[in-house]
Amino acid sequence: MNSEAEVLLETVHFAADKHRKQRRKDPEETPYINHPVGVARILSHEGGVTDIEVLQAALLHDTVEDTDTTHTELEAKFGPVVARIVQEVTDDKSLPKPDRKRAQVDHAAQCSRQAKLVKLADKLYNLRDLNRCTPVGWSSERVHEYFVWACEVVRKLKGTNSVLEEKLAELFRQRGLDL
Ligand SMILES: Nc1nc2c(ncn2[C@@H]2O[C@H](COP(=O)(O)OP(=O)(O)O)[C@@H](OP(=O)(O)OP(=O)(O)O)[C@H]2O)c(=O)[nH]1
Ligand SMILES: [Mn+2]
Repeated sequence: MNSEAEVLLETVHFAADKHRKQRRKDPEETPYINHPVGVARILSHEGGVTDIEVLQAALLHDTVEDTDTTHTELEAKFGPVVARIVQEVTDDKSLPKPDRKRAQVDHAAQCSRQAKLVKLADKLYNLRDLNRCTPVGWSSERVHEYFVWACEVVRKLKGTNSVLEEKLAELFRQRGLDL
């Protein structure tokens, strides 16, 4: 029997290894792993989420989209539930970007509650990150468009976690957007 601490540490270790060569788009080139760790932390510390499979999926949520990790690999190592949540939040990178962004809006409402939690925390982290600093090469219009698009996605996730939704609503309000 593995303790929850062992499970979470194995998961964060796996994610850190998979993302080891990646950096965020901020001018300081923050290690990418700060993002999935921060998303999991938002869920536990702010959202009150204790479901370990949701916290694991948060740590792993960008591994299939952005690294060589496969669904089968996650299933074998972390089980079918964690692998399924990650799959639900994984964009199809073969689609042209506008289609990929539209697909998130179109599919958000059909996600499981567990996947919706990860999506809420992912957006909350990324919007806070945009308020902290502008990614290299992004104009203020592009930043605003990300807020507009994220608001459309989060509208489809409403009724999942009131604390996270209220924090998101406040960030949108500051940009003149209504959730
Ligand atoms: N705000 C911010 N985002 C950064 C930074 N570095 C990397 N990102 C990532 O960039 C993605 C948003 O940028 P976009 O241009 O809209 O999307 P793209 O990378 O998929 O083309 C997010 O992906 P994601 O987590 O998969 O979420 P999603 O936006 O696709 O839902 C976010 O995690 C950074 O410094 N600041
Ligand atoms: Mn993410």
